[in-house]
Amino acid sequence: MPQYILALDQGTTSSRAILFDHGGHIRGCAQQEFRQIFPQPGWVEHDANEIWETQLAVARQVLRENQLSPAAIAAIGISNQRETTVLWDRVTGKPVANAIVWQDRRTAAACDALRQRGLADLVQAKTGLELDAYFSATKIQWLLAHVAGARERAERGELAFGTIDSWLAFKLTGAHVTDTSNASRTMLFNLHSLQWDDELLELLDIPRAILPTVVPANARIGHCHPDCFGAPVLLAGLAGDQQAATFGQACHHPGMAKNTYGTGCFMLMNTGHTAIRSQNRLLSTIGWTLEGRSGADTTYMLEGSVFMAGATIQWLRDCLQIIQHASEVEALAGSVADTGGVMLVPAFAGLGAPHWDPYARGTLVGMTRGTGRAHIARAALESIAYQTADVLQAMQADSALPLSELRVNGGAASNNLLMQFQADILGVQVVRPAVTETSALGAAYLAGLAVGFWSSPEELATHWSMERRFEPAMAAAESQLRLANWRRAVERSKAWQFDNSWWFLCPGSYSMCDDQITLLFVKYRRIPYLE
Ligand SMILES: Nc1ncnc2c1ncn2[C@@H]1O[C@H](COP(=O)(O)OP(=O)(O)O)[C@@H](O)[C@H]1O
Ligand SMILES: O=P(O)(O)OC[C@H](O)CO
Repeated sequence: MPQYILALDQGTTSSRAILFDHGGHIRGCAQQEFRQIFPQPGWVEHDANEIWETQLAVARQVLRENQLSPAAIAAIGISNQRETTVLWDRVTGKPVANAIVWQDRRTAAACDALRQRGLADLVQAKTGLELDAYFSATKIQWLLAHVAGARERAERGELAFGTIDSWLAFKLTGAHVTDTSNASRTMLFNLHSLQWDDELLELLDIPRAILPTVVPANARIGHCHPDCFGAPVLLAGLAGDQQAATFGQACHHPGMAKNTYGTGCFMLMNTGHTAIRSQNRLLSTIGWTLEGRSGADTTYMLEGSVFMAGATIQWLRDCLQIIQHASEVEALAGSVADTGGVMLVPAFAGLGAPHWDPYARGTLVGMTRGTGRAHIARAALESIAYQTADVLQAMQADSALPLSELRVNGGAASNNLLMQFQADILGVQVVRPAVTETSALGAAYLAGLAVGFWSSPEELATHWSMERRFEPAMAAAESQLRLANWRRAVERSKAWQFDNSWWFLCPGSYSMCDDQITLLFVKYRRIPYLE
């Protein structure tokens, strides 16, 4: 009798394999980091083979370390970094190029061009997404245009596209599939018909032949090749990591929300069986499609995606070198009572929701002669909470659903200083569960539902338990004042990066004061980009 579900949690910076027992408890875990490749400023790539090799290695490791045979595993579920785009040869299984990662900004200008063609509204209406370089569609276009022969091979049906779930499912089983949650991040999937959208495919000139078959999140996909684990194991669950985390946090009912503090920050609120069209630049996205006895049922989400959260702490570690480990930031930030007026806007990869400015850049303001590393560390931590506050404000404006508490997970959710500040700034209770590996847990739950290891989402909800609750303790006037200052800082970071040729349009601006430079810049830059 199989006792475990194995979750493969393929994140932006590491591949993890986690074993869950019937109570939803972690019984084993293995993790490997892999290379982040930065070929040019603003570009981020992964080697898809390295993703596969590290993922397979940790899966084998966790079985070995726990002395388990494949027969002990009822099913495997995958939770994955979303949007990251792989194009591979169907016959050889070889990627035609490095994967283009969700953080990669190389297609920002291509998105501007699509916006100029008036496609932003159509994209939002059909896919629920902002027209942004974040999503897979323009990354696919880039690969088809820049890899020699790729377009012709794609049109002949020789190449396959997939996000990381598809890639791993292909390597494990040979199937070319994705689930609705991952499909909904490509900017090619119709949120309402739950099909690839032919009009968008035509407008973006992407051949249908490269796309995977879309399946429910709890689909029984197929058995892994025996050489993966020595005997076949069923792959039966797929979900984008943020949707998986929402499922793992048991946010099964409309109005329930979670925020994941990983590389980025992703707040998702369950909006039930309705896709809400955001008026405040949030994403409407698919949470999960569950196949049940009476057919398939799709649950939708509103999402606010913030690009830099825990990655800002990595920047303190790797670039400023003011800490050696991420865990040290709490003590350093806690060594000062406040930031001394310093604000850090970590727009290192532009700004995501609700600003969607790919040309924003990291900005540190408010420094004085007394500013030290602790103030900057504290400002970095606080920036994570402020960005979340911007998202929550947009979410509450979009949805009539009141938020009673925010469930949290992800690496940086272990930081108590950050979690308390988050509760203070939001004026909402922040609740950390006992199991914080909720992306992996969600994938395990989906796979377990597929094979009858668990019976229903209601049963799964009984597993959820709280580790700690953070109550808001800051006066509302104080949090409002801080948020107002944050928003001033955000304005300074916006639309910073631009083509050098713009300087020739406004040569006098070199010697002007800051505000005038900004005015001139916004005027020239925003005409093509934002309007
Ligand atoms: N104690 C901490 N305080 C703040 N950030 C932390 C802490 N521990 C880890 N992090 C951050 O959390 C991130 C890792 O979280 P994780 O959920 O594993 O991310 P991902 O799935 O995106 O790879 C890193 O960016 C790291 O800097
Ligand atoms: O790898 P994570 O956990 O940072 O998640 C990345 C997101 O899925 C990107 O949309």
